Order: sequence, then C-alpha cells, then structure tokens
Amino acid sequence: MSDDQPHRPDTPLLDRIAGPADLKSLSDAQLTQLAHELRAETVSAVSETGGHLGAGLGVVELTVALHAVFEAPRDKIIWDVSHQSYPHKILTGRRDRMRTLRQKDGLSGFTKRSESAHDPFGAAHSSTSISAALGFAVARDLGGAIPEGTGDSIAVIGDGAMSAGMAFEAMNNAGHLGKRMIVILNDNEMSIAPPVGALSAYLSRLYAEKPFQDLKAAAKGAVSLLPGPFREGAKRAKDMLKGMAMGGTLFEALGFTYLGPIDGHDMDQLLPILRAIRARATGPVLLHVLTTKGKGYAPAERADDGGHATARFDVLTGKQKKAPSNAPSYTSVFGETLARLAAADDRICAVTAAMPDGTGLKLMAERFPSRCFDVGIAEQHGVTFSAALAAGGMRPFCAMYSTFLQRGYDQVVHDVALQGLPVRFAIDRAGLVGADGATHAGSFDIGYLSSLPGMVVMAAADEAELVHMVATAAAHDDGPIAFRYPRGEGVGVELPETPEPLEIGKGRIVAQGGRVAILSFGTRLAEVRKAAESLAVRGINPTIADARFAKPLDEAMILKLAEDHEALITIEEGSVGGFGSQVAQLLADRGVFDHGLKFRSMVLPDQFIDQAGPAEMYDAAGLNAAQIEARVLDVLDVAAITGRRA
Ligand SMILES: Cc1ncc(C[n+]2csc(CCOP(=O)(O)OP(=O)(O)O)c2C)c(N)n1
Ligand SMILES: CC(=O)[C@@H](O)[C@H](O)COP(=O)(O)O
Ligand SMILES: [Mg+2]
Repeated sequence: MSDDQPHRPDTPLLDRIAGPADLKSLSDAQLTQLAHELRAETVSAVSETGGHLGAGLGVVELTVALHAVFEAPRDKIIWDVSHQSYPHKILTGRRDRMRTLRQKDGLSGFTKRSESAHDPFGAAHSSTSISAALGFAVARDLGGAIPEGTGDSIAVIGDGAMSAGMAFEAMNNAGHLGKRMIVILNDNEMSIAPPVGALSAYLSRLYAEKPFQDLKAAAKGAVSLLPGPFREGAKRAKDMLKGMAMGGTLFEALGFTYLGPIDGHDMDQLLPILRAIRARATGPVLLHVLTTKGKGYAPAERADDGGHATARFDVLTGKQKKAPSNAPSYTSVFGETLARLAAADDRICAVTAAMPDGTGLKLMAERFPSRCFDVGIAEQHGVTFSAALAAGGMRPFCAMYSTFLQRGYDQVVHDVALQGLPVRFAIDRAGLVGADGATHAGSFDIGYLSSLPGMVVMAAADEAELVHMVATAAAHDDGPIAFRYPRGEGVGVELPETPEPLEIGKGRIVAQGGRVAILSFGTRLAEVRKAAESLAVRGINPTIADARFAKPLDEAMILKLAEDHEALITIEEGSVGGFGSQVAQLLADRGVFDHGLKFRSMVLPDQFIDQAGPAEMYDAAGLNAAQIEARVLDVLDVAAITGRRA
C-alpha cells in the first residue's frame, strides 16, 4: 500500500492485515491509525472471551511498531509472560480465532510455539523472555538453522517481570556475551498489583525526579537519532541525566546500551528509535518505554489492577459479566482464616510473590501490614525468605500458586526441608485451573513435596476442611507443612465456627461400604460421591475415605481398607508420583500386594492438558464421576472373575 494512497475510512486498515508483512507498506500515519483500530479490536474480542486485557492495551502501539520495523518471524519477538500478546496475535494471522481465546480447542491466552511461527517461544511464567532472546541470539551467531531463520532477537518484558532474579541472570549473561539483542522494558508501573521493591522505585527515578523532567525533553528518544547539531547537546544532557543521578543506569552496568525512557504510546518516538536500533545496534540494547496498563479503555485504566484480568464484559459500560457465586472461593476461605488466626498469634506472617489478590492475602495485608510481605515476582527468594522467617521464630505462610511454587523448588528442598524449618505452604490453584491452561496447571506439587523427608502434605476436600488445614498448619512447628486447594469456589458446605487443628497423618472414613474402597485426596471427593450415587443404583456401595494427608499417610486406615476390601482405588488432582504413589509404596512395603489386592491409582494423565473449563479438563483427564464409576466397575469385574481374594 503506497504512502499516497488515501486511507478509505470505510475499509479499516486492520481488515487489510493478514500478517506483519502487510505493515511494511503502511505510512507512519497509517500505522498510528492501525494501532487505534487494533486497540478497539482487542477490547471487542476480550469483551466476549474475558482474559488479560490491561497488559495488551498497554502495548498496542509497541506491538504495531515492532511488527512494522522488524521482520517476524525471522526476527524473534518474545513476549514476557505473554498475557499482553493479544494484539500481537491479532496482527499475526489469528484475528479470526481471537474469540476462541482461552477456551477448549481455542487460542491459548499466552504465546505458544505450536500455535504460530510468530510465537518463537512459549511463556506464561514470568521473566523468561531475556533468557529466551539470548538463546536465539547465540543460536543465530552459531549458525543454528531453523526454517524461518533468525534475525534480531527481541524480548519485551514488563517492570513487574523485571523484578525476578531470572531477568537479571539473563541480562548479566547477555552483557557478558555482548551479542546483538534487544530488550524492551515495558514500564507501566504495574505488576498485577502495584509494583513492589527497590527496582520499581529505581525505575521511577529514571524518569520521575524533577531534574529528569527538565532534561527529559532534551534526551527524548535516542541521542543518535537527533540531527547532528542537536546531537552533542542532547548527549551531554543525557550523560548528565544519567551521571547526575546514578553514574549510568543499572542496565548499562550489566553491559546494555540503555535508551529511553520514551513514551511507549507515541508512534513518533517508537518508530524512529526502533528503526535506529535495528540499523545500528551492535550489542545488547535496552529500550525503556513508559506505558499505561489498560491504555485507551477507561474502565481498564480506572481499575485498580489496570484491567489485568477480566471476565467477559459490556464494552460500553465496562461492567463484567461474572457468574453468580454459590459458595466462597477456596482463596477467600484461606485468606479469611489466616487473618483470623493471625489476630490471635503475632508469630503468623505471610509471604506472596506478587500475587496478593490471587492468593487471598489482601485481608492479611490490610489488617497486619507489618506481617504480610509481597516480595515481587521472586518465588525463589520468597521461599528462602520464609525459611529464615521460620528460623527467626515466626510462623510464616508462604502463599503461592502450585505452578509458581515450581520456580522456588530448590529453595523448598535446600532451605526449608533439609533444615526442617516450619514453613507453611499455602498452595492455591492446585490441580487443573481452566482458562490459563497447561502453563498454570498445579499438577506436580503433590509429587514434588511428598517426596521430601519431613514434609507434611495435606489437601482440602472442601472449604470446611481448608479452614481446619490452615489451623493445622499454623499449629505445626515441627517442620514444613503444605496444604493445597483448587482455583474457584468451594462445594457449598457450612464453614466451621472455629478452625480446629487436625491430627497430623489422620484421614477419615466418609462412607462405609464394601468390596471397593475409594481413597480420595483433595476435592475429587465431590466427584467420588457423585460416582457412588450412580453405583448405588447398581447395588454397589464403595467405602469412601478422605485421606487428608499424602504425607504422612494414615497407614492404619489405609492398611485396614486394603484388608477389608477386594479393591482399593486412590484418586487425586495431581500427576503420577504423588498420593497414589505414596499409597502404592506403603502397600508394597507391607507386602499387601502379595495377597491379591486389586489396586488402581487415578491421576492426571502423562500429558499437558490445554485450556478449557475445569470440568472439561478433568473429563479429558479421566477424573470425573463417570470415569470413577467406570473404574469401580472395571476393577469389580476383574475381582468377580478371579473370585474373592485368597
Ligand atoms: C513466575 C510467575 N510468577 C507470577 C506470575 C503471575 N503474573 C502474571 S503477570 C504478572 C505481573 C507482570 O507484571 P509486568 O511484567 O509489569 O507486566 P504488565 O502486566 O504490567 O504488563 C504476574 C505477577 C507469573 N506469570 N509467573
Ligand atoms: C498471567 C498470570 O500468570 C496471572 O494473571 C494468572 O493468569 C492469574 O491466575 P488466576 O486467574 O487463577 O488468579
Ligand atoms: Mg508492569
């Protein structure tokens, strides 16, 4: 499309964009218009699907400018977390599928290699983009051959993601290697919650202090972009700006050329500076752009979280269309119980890694601000920090999503379990989580925790059990203890008046039956009950037990179940290597299998399960009532053929 070709308002530019190559023929003015249309399309799509709105709105201009200047997929544009990648997906041939976002068989809510060549690296867990970009840059220089080739390597990372140690590990290495690569720091002064930490304050100083304001105009954009006569003056101003405040930026100390800060919504700044970087960069470059989370859509801009995550909503009013809740969320039950216990015990404190709302610690933070710590996106630090809080005489609750605790696993082993320190792990989003899909599944914590000596591992079967497990953890000073619970609402049982500690290692019989015993760990218990109702119609009444503990197991209860039944079935919202494996180990060690017990362990399948509704995902995983019933019938048929146990 030529510059002089007038843009006919009746045909939106976005309708003519099949892929990023189509941006190359647009004028700068048309690119600005395209950004306007892209923002509207992003709001429209997310209003129908729900999802991460604010971050994407904050990078609309940046996305257009990157795809206009660079040549994806040869140039690798790698989005950190990639919750902000919806505009990128729209421009890279997926506009027609945007309304399948985060749904079964639909588009992922994050970048995904298998979804598009324009997604060179998958994401969703924060702070991986610089490592990935460096990897591509080194592969390029080593002659790594891939179909689309490798040109520039660009990481787009937010100020929140930049607070993770991994980002600095990568920058340190990139600065050392000196490879040409580009980091774009998308600084909107927001994480999910307002950002925390010294880095956030540092970044603010880069562009907020009075002297900076005066000089900013002079240093606007990259010095080298200015016409000759202005260049020297601006360079002096910029050096003064940097030298005056901090003797060069943190990023330059790590070996990067630092450019900015510039207005990340101003195409007249973005386009020339990106073109200059593309034309002239010889080593690692960091471009600091200032943006607004939720930019251009007032309800998102006004929201406390910048519109970070939203249900489906009415575009005109911004009113979210949330399904009515029938029971409190597990998260809120945890948060309220913890705050209640903390009121009576000033040793109780809490640690979150940038997820105060998601983990339900907001109430704790409001009531006991001196005992609630948001460490930023820094799970490794959060775990070891909790370990030392325990060593220092506190009762720390380290509240993290199962999937994000994976980031701090060595610290769980090395700093907590090995030293037997009484850290309490409140593990939210246990099991399959729904729209966030495989990257956020809490599939592995049972296995990775119950294999640790001295670790106590619990799972709440419902919200009432969760209340008691919080109390159990609070009272447990003998060593580390973890309790897990799923995303979403409870089952609607009455909450106990008083949180009562459970006896460590003791399960409970929920229903007495015969022939088959079903031993549940966690909230699959509700599905087991449903299966039992259907089995009762067939005259089959299994014994149902809630294990409560994967470690230590209630050995007496389990061995008795094995003794009194032809078949024992375990079920959990976790992968192989967890609860069922612990039970199998016990039965094997005690020689129980020598006497013919039929044993089945129902676990998540050995595969990553893509996003869908949670019930759909558990269907795919084979862990819903119908599949439980089928397993009982199967094992009974086998028992019937071979007759009763010897
Ligand atoms: C390891 C890890 N911890 C926590 C999260 C949850 N999380 C998703 S986005 C986000 C905030 C990211 O802030 P920033 O990088 O500034 O991006 P913005 O949303 O502001 O564009 C967090 C904490 C995550 N994705 N990965
Ligand atoms: C992008 C990210 O990692 C978080 O926003 C995450 O999606 C939150 O998950 P919940 O919606 O379960 O709190
Ligand atoms: Mg941010």
